Amino acid sequence: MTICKALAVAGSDTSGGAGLQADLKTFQELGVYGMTAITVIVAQNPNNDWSHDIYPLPLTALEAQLETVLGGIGVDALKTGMLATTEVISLVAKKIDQYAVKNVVIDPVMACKGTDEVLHPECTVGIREILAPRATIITPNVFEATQLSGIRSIRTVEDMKAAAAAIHKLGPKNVLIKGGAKLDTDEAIDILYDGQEFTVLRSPKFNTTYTHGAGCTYGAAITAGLAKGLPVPAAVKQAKEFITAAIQAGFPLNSYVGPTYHAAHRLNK
Ligand SMILES: Nc1ncnc2c1ncn2[C@@H]1O[C@H](COP(=O)(O)OP(=O)(O)O)[C@@H](O)[C@H]1O
Ligand SMILES: Cc1ncc(COP(=O)(O)O)c(C=O)c1O
Repeated sequence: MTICKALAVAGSDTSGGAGLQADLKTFQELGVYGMTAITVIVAQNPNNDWSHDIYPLPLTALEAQLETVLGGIGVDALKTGMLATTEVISLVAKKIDQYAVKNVVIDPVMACKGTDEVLHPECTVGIREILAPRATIITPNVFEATQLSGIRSIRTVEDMKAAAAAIHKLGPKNVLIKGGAKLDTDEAIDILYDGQEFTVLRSPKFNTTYTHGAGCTYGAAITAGLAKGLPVPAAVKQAKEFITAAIQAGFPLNSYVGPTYHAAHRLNK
């Protein structure tokens, strides 16, 4: 039996629902061997309304981790999450090129859920110019899509299509815009664009705030599908089913945060 392997270049979400924890749980659920290169550690402060404190790792520590996995082992797919500086973005791009990584999923994490404030503004430029052109698929949510496309307001499916077309010009092979709860629609709609065709993905929209880590989990499920050799549309379709089940079974950890439930897809079988 061949075990497919995936690498998450991501931040550590101490509370376990997002970041590399979401990535690893999702890889495992989908039968893919997961590895990590940690960029930052995020700790949430229970004495300060769950504010997010970010502790970056030294660049040399990230490079050593990337060498371990890409130089020493090899991967079938790679996913990026929270990348705190332009130097980190440049390093990841260099390693993708050096090791000719095949399936590259860029989740352009710019903010933690609930805030529409870019955590590291210079990263937006780095993602646009350095990572987007290397992506097999880039997966912005509505806020990230406004930042990458320059389109100020995205409220409808037509707006999402316009943003997807603008982002595709940056060079990724595929763009997936996650409409999620932000769109003026009854369903949770995402748009996949390959430069020629728009595919609309729909699911019921759940009335829940327990969506911490939803974007990471969705991107990781896409990564797992690509690692196993699925074509992009099939990997996205499978991932949409996975994240829909995970959001439906989301649960509270405390009064501040509720993650999606990564094992939920098993409940429906
Ligand atoms: N309330 C919801 N009900 C159902 N699906 C949702 C809901 N919110 C988000 N989604 C879906 O979850 C996936 C991740 O989207 P989103 O939460 O916007 O990402 P991010 O965590 O990057 O902001 C997308 O497929 C989106 O459509
Ligand atoms: C390390 C890390 N990566 C990514 C995210 C983004 O999470 P989401 O998938 O909810 O957008 C977070 C949010 O807290 C995080 O802590």
